[in-house]
Amino acid sequence: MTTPWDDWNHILKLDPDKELPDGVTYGDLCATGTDAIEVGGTMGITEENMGAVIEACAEHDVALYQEPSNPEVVLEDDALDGYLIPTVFNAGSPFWITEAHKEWVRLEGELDWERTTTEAYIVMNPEADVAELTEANCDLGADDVAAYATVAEHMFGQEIVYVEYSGMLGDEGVIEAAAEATDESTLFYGGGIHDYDSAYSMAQYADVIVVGDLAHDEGIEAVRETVAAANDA
Ligand SMILES: CC(C)=CCC/C(C)=C/CC/C(C)=C/CC/C(C)=C/COP(=O)(O)OP(=O)(O)O
Ligand SMILES: O=P(O)(O)OC[C@@H](O)CO
Ligand SMILES: [Mg+2]
Repeated sequence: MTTPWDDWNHILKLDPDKELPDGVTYGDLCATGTDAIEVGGTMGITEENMGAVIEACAEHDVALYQEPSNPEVVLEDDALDGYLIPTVFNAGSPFWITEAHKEWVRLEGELDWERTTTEAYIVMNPEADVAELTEANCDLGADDVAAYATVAEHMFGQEIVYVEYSGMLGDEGVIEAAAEATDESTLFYGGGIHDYDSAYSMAQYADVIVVGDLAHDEGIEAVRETVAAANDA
């Protein structure tokens, strides 16, 4: 099976709850050479701020995905190429593994399955909002992460395994172990990528690197460097 993310090296994750640096537009960020824009964040997400970012990106020629943090903020929009729905494998509560999803299906009835894919998250930074919200057990070694990745791929048939260090750069040994454990699944890595070298260090193992806060804190040139590293690795 071929998927869009088979061909990706780099995702830019834009948080609708965060500002852009002075003088930077969503159009500029869409034109950095990133393979896809993912719109999402943990805190402060509303239908309104999600919709505004999607609308601002829609007119640009880049793949556009929504990553909702809960069912209430999912937007039906033809401009979206799809929906990437987290499921947090190491969450402390089943709500973030299957229950939010069950509620979404119960309330919506038929979903747009053609455009909907789950991401098997392994959340690794205990300080991140996503870790606090989902009460994730982040006390995991490389062997634990590799085993979760194997479970995601072989037992749960996940197309995407996402090692998430949001806000901090991850441990190379952990990402290497996750890469070795995944075969069919596409390995996403995100967290703390801030320049060419940090991007390269993770992209040498991950199939796709995800860059988030850098777009909000630094801007276009910094993001371009990470795109270059992702493509070089
Ligand atoms: C069933 C549906 C439609 C939704 C539920 C989806 C689930 C399980 C979400 C739980 C995990 C989550 C909140 C993911 C959001 C994406 C994410 C990890 C963003 C990064 O967040 P942080 O960087 O920690 O937060 P901020 O940057 O917003 O502080
Ligand atoms: O914001 P950063 O630390 O780049 O993290 C990217 C992404 O993995 C967050 O979900
Ligand atoms: Mg963040």
